Amino acid sequence: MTERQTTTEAAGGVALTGTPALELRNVNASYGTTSVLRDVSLRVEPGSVTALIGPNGAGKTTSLRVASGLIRPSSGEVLIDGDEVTRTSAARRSRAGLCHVPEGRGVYRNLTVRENLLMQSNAFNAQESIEIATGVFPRLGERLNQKAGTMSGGEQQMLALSAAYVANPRLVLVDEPSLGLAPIIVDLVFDFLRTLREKGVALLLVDQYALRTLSIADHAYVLRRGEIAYDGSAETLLQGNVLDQYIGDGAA
Ligand SMILES: Nc1ncnc2c1ncn2[C@@H]1O[C@H](COP(=O)(O)OP(=O)(O)OP(=O)(O)O)[C@@H](O)[C@H]1O
Repeated sequence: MTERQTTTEAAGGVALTGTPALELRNVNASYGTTSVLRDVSLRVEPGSVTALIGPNGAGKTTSLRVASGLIRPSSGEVLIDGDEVTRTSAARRSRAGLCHVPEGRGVYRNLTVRENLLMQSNAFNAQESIEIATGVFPRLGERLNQKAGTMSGGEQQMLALSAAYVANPRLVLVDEPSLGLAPIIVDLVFDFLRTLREKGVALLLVDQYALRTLSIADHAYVLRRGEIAYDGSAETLLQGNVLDQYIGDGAA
């Protein structure tokens, strides 16, 4: 399958008919004069998991940054729940229910676990937030007074991911949550992502483990050199050697 597939219904059962939780329409983005995204269009349906996979440097992180408002596209549109937000700030998109968990642990290293959780909850329902986060990740409960920067990589990732629970978002963008983690912690991270999905959160997931990412996804996009090379069901991409045709040895 070498041509771009334009399936409009995911075999995972998510029909692409309603208002998407997130939509990028014909987005172009660059860093300086280097063009990174070319005519990228993608949708994340409410309550579904969408995988965004592709080789290193394809533009996955940049797509998430455009979606959350950290980067302005040079052209194209970003919509959240059908509202055009292309020119609104990241803070405003966060108030609209978007949570971006960036690559490389989005925690305040010099603050304690408790203080990080308070920041994630915007200080509303502070005690409740701590209870929720430590319920999902009991290990955080044992380390509430520890500085985040002194925790292990896995613990920091749990803390970063807890924002996706504590802030009670409707749409979560997660960038490489399993990067550099031991296999047992990766299991925990994927369990957590499944829990989020069961909660009805719409999830856009970028991760190095393509097979694992696709196995929890309904819909999938493959980005290659800044362009969408595949747009279709995650299940189809998992069949036979279809994934190999898109990302070759990058599948893991
Ligand atoms: N701040 C920046 N300034 C200049 N170029 C950048 C910047 N950030 C990313 N790039 C370039 O943009 C391209 C896309 O990067 P991006 O991080 O979006 O890719 P990616 O698909 O997430 O890659 P990876 O899987 O390696 O994390 C790469 O060629 C990268 O070198």
